[in-house]
Amino acid sequence: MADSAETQELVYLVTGGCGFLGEHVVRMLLQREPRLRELRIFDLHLGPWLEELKTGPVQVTAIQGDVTQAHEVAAAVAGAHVVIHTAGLVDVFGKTSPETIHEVNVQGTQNVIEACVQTGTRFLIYTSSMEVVGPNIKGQPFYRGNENTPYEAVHRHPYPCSKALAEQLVLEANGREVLGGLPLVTCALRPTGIYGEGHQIMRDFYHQGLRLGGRLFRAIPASVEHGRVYVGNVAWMHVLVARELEHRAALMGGQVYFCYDNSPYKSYEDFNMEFLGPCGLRLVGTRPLMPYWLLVLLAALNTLLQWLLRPLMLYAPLLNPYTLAVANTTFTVSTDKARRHFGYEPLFSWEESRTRTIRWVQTVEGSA
Ligand SMILES: NC(=O)c1ccc[n+]([C@@H]2O[C@H](COP(=O)([O-])OP(=O)(O)OC[C@H]3O[C@@H](n4cnc5c(N)ncnc54)[C@H](O)[C@@H]3O)[C@@H](O)[C@H]2O)c1
Ligand SMILES: CC(C)[C@@H](O)CC[C@@H](C)[C@H]1CC[C@H]2[C@@H]3[C@H](O)C=C4C[C@@H](O)CC[C@]4(C)[C@H]3CC[C@]12C
Repeated sequence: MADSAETQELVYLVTGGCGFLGEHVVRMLLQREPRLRELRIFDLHLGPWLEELKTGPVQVTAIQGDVTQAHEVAAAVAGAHVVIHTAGLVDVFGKTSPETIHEVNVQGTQNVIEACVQTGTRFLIYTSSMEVVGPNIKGQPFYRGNENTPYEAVHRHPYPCSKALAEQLVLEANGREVLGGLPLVTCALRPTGIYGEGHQIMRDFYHQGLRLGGRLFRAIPASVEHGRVYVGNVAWMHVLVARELEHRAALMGGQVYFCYDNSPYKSYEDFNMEFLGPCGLRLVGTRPLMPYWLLVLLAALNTLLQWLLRPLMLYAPLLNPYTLAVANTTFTVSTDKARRHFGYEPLFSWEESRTRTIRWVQTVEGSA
């Protein structure tokens, strides 16, 4: 919990605070933001773990709400000094409609912006995504790029489209006058593939491997690099930006920052095996076991099955045309913009991040 040495005067709001990233942001704020007086956690689905947070010196206020409902957002934002907006539908598996993804990720973000303007909240940090940049629809690699690397960010899938639109809204809102006459200061953080305690996709891979007798089968060439970043470092970057945004508004306002740490560059599957291997799984094959055209066919078949089964059940496998294309396209970042602009250094080393994630996988139900 925060050290009470400093004046506890600030009110923070974290939207999506019960999600995979959101929970880490909430816990990081309580541990490392000594100026916190109240921490508001706004989410469609509140977690039971919130109760344990209410015993400390910081007032923790759980708010069950929907970012698509402007009045609910405005009520939650009113009186907050800082808003960290992580709430969103992270759906690349066809679980929800494109309209719903847009309504939550874009309209929901617009509602957060308007709530800040109408109620006088001056600092807004938005959790964007690497997918605002790519991989693009042409499957062009983004190899150890940074925030200024030229790249044709053209998307068709509802999720990256919604993240790109929402990020644009946030950055364009920088400088708008809020209630009280002062300017709104915004910035957007772009995590690459986040991993760590609570990562649902990692859990899905683990269970898939258990079902296949402790084996996973390589589908993507080992040469395809995918950027990954530990959830604790992403949370730390959010806390740091929230702390520095006021003093460095001229430099940081309206800026985007990739989230990065010292996690190694590997293929998505090889990177996952850093955690699943020590938990008893084995990745079969030094090369993809199927030709790419067969994977494309299977991905298309999954899309057809999802459509046919929709009246009966939700069928949303990991493999679909979009996830295959993303997995099969190199996308890695190499930047120090966050360090240069607000002194960011990863809080957790690669070794610590790996150890923490392995320990978490070992607690996942069904683990050996
Ligand atoms: N997971 C990643 O690899 C990754 C990478 C880059 C960016 N991001 C971004 O980080 C953010 C959090 O992602 P995550 O992986 O923690 O996802 P998550 O699904 O675990 O968390 C999202 C949270 O938002 C909440 N939410 C969804 N719709 C809502 C609504 N209408 N109103 C209020 N709350 C709502 C959910 O209940 C959930 O708690 C998202 O904006 C996502 O785009 C995630
Ligand atoms: C079935 C195989 C082809 C298997 O390798 C598919 C992996 C696939 C499910 C993941 C590969 C890359 C992931 C995405 C990437 O890490 C970045 C993302 C941005 C973030 O904002 C949301 C999550 C995601 C889209 C992430 C989703 C899973 C992958 C597509």
